[in-house]
Amino acid sequence: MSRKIDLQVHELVKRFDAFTAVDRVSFDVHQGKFFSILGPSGCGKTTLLRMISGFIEPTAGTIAIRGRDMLGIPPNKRPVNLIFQHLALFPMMNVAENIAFGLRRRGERGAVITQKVESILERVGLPGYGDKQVHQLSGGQRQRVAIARSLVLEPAVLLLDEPLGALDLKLREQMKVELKTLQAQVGTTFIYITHDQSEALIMSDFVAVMNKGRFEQMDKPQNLYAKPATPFVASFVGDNNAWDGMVTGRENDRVTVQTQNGNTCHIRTDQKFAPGDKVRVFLRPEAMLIEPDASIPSLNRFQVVVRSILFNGANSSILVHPREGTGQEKELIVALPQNRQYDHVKKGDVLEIGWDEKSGICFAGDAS
Ligand SMILES: Nc1ncnc2c1ncn2[C@@H]1O[C@H](COP(=O)(O)OP(=O)(O)OP(=O)(O)O)[C@@H](O)[C@H]1O
Repeated sequence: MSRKIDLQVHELVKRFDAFTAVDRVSFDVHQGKFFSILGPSGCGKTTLLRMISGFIEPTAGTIAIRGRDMLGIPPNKRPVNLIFQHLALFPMMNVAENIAFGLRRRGERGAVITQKVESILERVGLPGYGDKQVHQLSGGQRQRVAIARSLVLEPAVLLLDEPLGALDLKLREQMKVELKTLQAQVGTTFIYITHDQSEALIMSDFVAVMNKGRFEQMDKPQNLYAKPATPFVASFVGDNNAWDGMVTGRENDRVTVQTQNGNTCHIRTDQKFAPGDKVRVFLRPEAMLIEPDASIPSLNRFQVVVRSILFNGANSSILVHPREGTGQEKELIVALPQNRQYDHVKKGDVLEIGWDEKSGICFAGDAS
């Protein structure tokens, strides 16, 4: 795979009066990659995308596409295309005419257009669909036509602004997989913005997690999940349990933490904490083992009472609270594997939970 860079963003800033919507963001996207920007509503994703597409001017910083500085270049002269949540296909035109629209505006004609339209319909998996009317298509097929309409213009980079947001849940699930396959087939660089972590994790080669105008972490989906760099990433990407506590001891990479609800646990960490430091500990629901074998070493163990069972097929879990606590603690979420081993678990049961010292992630307490 080529190592050419399609998009280079350097120290990009956008201020609206005193408010900084995008705050010194830098990243490179290599050719043919699926790059997502994931963050909560209002974190600055759309503002960033609109700067790349040229609809708003940055306050500072640079954007280069295929090595060319985009400063002062209007949107229609940039080698990018933008797809929105509302696809805005022309209802009075058939599929081929919709796709040909941009080519015609660019001055291309006749046989070249027909050939390009047929070829792109083939590439998005809709061969022979040119004569169909928009209303004859399913939601997923419309999505493909909208993408074909952009791809036919051969942009260096395709920008997608929450394109699945308006679809119903079932179709959205299906389209996540389809979009990923489609991107791999056509090989165009995709920049995808979303607030839905599952979309970002499933589809992307790399994900940037954005919070308050900044990128907190840019990484492969697996790393964001397994090695979150900040408390925000740990709580935004996937489910996580969190405890506040204080370091009471340290031996090499093993710290002892006394949590606010009175439990003591041990965690392996690269960070140099010292006794007295305030920390926040994160632990994934699937890292908590229910009634673990007594012989497994280096587990933190504690007793919990089951408050409720959340059955959701393969994603089932239980909500528990510590047995020795005040009862006021935040509930913990524990994954409930559906291997029939835990069919007996019911509300009110007291269970032992164990978790490996290496599965907890520890951040300085005041960093959140
Ligand atoms: N033209 C503007 N003038 C003033 N403030 C703006 C303007 N455009 C955006 N903002 C502010 O900048 C921040 C980031 O907005 P942006 O639309 O980029 O967020 P977002 O992450 O895309 O959110 P969403 O997912 O809800 O679309 C918001 O607080 C928004 O109110």
